[in-house]
Amino acid sequence: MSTNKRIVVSSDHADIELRKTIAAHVAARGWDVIDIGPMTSESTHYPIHGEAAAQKVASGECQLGIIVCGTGQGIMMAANKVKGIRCGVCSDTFSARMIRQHNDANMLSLGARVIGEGLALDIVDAFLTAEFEGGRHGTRVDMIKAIEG
Ligand SMILES: O=C[C@H](O)[C@H](O)[C@H](O)COP(=O)(O)O
Repeated sequence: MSTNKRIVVSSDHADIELRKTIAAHVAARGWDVIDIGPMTSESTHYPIHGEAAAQKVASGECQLGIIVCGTGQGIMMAANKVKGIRCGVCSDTFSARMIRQHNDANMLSLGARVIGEGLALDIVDAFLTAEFEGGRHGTRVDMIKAIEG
């Protein structure tokens, strides 16, 4: 299905099956999913995949991104180095909702060695359905953008 809701998913080798499950889950919710791999579990380097996903969001090709590594931390750090990216690691649904509502996060990072598949999919749903509230939160997000220059 082609929609105007496009999302990129990527991971390192820590759990490509979780990434594929997330991709199918998100597609079933009406998103046009771009899965940029990797397609094998051969050991790789998370900065490559975090940056690649982030570039698709920063360029506007995708509205949102979901990335996965062992802890979610390293790939998140790489993604956040790309200008315009606001990515948070979440292991609970409250945080996933809040990074959209308050921080206007455009990427979600998950730790495949931290949480199970069921919780990961709930976190994805919380992230996808929450909306940025603006107002005072907009002021603060603008302050983040100003740090980037
Ligand atoms: O933040 C980094 C991620 O958790 C990586 O997935 C992890 O460091 C990979 O470790 P290994 O090479 O031992 O699978």
